[in-house]
Amino acid sequence: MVVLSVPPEVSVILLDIEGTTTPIAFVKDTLFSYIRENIRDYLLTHWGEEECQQDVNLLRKQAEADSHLDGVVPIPSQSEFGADDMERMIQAVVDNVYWQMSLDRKTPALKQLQGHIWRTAFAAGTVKAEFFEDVVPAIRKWRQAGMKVYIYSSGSVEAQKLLFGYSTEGNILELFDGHFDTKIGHKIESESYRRIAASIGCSPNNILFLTDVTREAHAAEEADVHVAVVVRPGNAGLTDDEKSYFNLITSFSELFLPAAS
Ligand SMILES: CSCCC(=O)C(=O)COP(=O)(O)O
Ligand SMILES: [Mg+2]
Repeated sequence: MVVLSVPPEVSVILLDIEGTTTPIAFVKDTLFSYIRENIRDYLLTHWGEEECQQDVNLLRKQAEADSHLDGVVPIPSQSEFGADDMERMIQAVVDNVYWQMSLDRKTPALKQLQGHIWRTAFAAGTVKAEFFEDVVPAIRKWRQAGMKVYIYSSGSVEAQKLLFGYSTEGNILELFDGHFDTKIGHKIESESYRRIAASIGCSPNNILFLTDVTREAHAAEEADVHVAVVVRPGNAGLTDDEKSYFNLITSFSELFLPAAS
């Protein structure tokens, strides 16, 4: 088995979700399909609620910022359509969300609404999160060795808590010291990793970030965070240069913590 030694200064492990703890297929085939199948009913049921209107306002602002992009679907304001035209408004939101999802956008507006739509599915047990089999045992071991473990995902913190709260392994939220989403900054910007270190109260080089996305790995590394790229079934392939440049692991069990051995 390949073993990657964790540098002795590392005291925090920061984890991506999709492609790292959780198969991309689960996110795309189960979570994203649930959104496509249920968004219309969700909007019809919750339209009058303040939270839903806040989500719509955020999507509208995002659509305005996206106005230069091909295929963008604008979301008119209530006054443009008339107060009674809820159906047309909902159609615009559905079309906008479908468009964003077709491009796998990671905008906070999309991620916030998705988190709210998943709430019922997770709470009712319709959806249970899946993890690669090495994930939970490794995190328990790291914690026993004194490591702190955080999540940094494009999925909203609210959605992350659903994922780890309602999973095939039960509620495992207690395994995490905290959660970050793109409110702290984009995952491909190095400043985000400096902010995460500051928020945790450590130096960037006390952190080891595990992700499947090399642009995120580069950004973290630029901030002086240690990185390993996680190679899982179903993840995007890496170039030969990426394979030779980054530390690669195919399972969390390949991480060797000097203190835990
Ligand atoms: C409950 S998080 C759902 C996954 C998701 O929406 C997502 O965008 C995951 O992105 P990541 O940054 O974890 O690769
Ligand atoms: Mg990922």
